[in-house]
Amino acid sequence: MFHIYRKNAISEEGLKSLLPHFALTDEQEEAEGILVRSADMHEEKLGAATLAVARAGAGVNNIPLERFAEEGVVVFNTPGANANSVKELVLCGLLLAARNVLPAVEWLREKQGEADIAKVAEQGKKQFVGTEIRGKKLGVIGLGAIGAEVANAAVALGMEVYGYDPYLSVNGAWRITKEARHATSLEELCKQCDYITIHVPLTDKNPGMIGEKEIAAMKEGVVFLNFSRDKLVDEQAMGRALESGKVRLYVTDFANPLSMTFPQAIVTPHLGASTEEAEDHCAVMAVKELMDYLDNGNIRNSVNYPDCDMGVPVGAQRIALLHKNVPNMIGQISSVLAKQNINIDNMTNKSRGAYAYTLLDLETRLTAEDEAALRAIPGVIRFRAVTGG
Ligand SMILES: NC(=O)c1ccc[n+]([C@@H]2O[C@H](COP(=O)([O-])OP(=O)(O)OC[C@H]3O[C@@H](n4cnc5c(N)ncnc54)[C@H](O)[C@@H]3O)[C@@H](O)[C@H]2O)c1
Ligand SMILES: O=C(O)[C@H](O)COP(=O)(O)O
Repeated sequence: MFHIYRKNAISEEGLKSLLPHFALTDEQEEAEGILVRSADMHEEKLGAATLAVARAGAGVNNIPLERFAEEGVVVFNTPGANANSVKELVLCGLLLAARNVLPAVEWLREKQGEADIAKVAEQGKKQFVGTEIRGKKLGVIGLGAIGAEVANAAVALGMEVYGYDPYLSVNGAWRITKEARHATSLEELCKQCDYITIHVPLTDKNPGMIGEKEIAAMKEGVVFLNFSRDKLVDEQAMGRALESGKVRLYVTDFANPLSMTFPQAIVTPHLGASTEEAEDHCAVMAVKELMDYLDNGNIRNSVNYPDCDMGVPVGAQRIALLHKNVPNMIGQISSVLAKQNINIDNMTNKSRGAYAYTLLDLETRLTAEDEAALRAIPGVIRFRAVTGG
């Protein structure tokens, strides 16, 4: 039996897919698997039982990836599972910005009860004349799951799209319509576009990546949309640009004491992924990732360990070692097994940055002494008998 603890509310659809030998628990200490959305885990001290954390969503800036890797805790996210939901809200933000919808609704609400309201409305509508988005230039910073969908949808709506993503993979590039143009620098994108939207992960290296310099390069009266994370934008600089009119409107999904003071902002309460569909997709994917890791040792969509899939276990025992990515780990593991004359049926070794993972199906089961010998190899972070323990 495995125990799963939820740090945030997780969609029932996902929880329904837990197999009978997975039980939800209210005691985090006893949980081998943790499901989380945006809860901040940076100060979290995990219990000894915890083997994995699955983020039902994309952004993992709320999780200390490196520390958890060091503690032998594999962290997963659910790439793409909420991308459509965010794309739709970005389109909504674009249209709200172009057509003065919110001030017009507010203006009308204040006139509630006036007998000649229909006439007042007709006479007053001229103050809310907007522009079409068709034919306007949209800059998309970050062309991953969300950015690609936004770019494609904007092209379909007749916008001229410029995309900037220096780390885009070949597979990623295939997802983007040929009609989107390639911006070779952030500056070029900023100079060209009437609307700019950012879709990159927040890391410890990029807070304030949209700052004074980038804003200075933008067109007068640009609209900036931020459905990624507030810290990607230097919001002090954004506030000054809004005051001067350099930026006409800041559409952000992140309320904070500063963004709430901007009169020229549309602020939503982190609603990008808050659709029934996205919550279901993320939860189902996160639950499947956790179950496959706990049951089979397979790693899919990890953000701090390499992916590794050996299907269902074969042989007498499957064992897993999370370890440092240093020379001679495989040699040392094989030599412990060779000494006991244990044959390896199947084996995978993968690395990612400073960490690596070795998964083995063995023809015979390990003794307690063999396990101790594997655990004692310098650089081994965690040994686990996935089956046959
Ligand atoms: N508002 C919401 O509710 C909501 C929902 C989902 C995701 N998000 C945020 O959106 C982010 C992106 O999500 P995603 O699913 O598209 O992630 P993703 O990993 O699929 O895509 C991110 C893309 O950004 C690119 N990138 C990284 N650094 C860059 C830089 N300096 N300049 C340009 N491109 C860069 C990467 O190459 C990648 O293609 C998440 O990390 C999260 O912070 C917010
Ligand atoms: O990174 C994400 O997936 C989003 O910001 C969604 O966050 P949420 O799960 O708290 O809605």
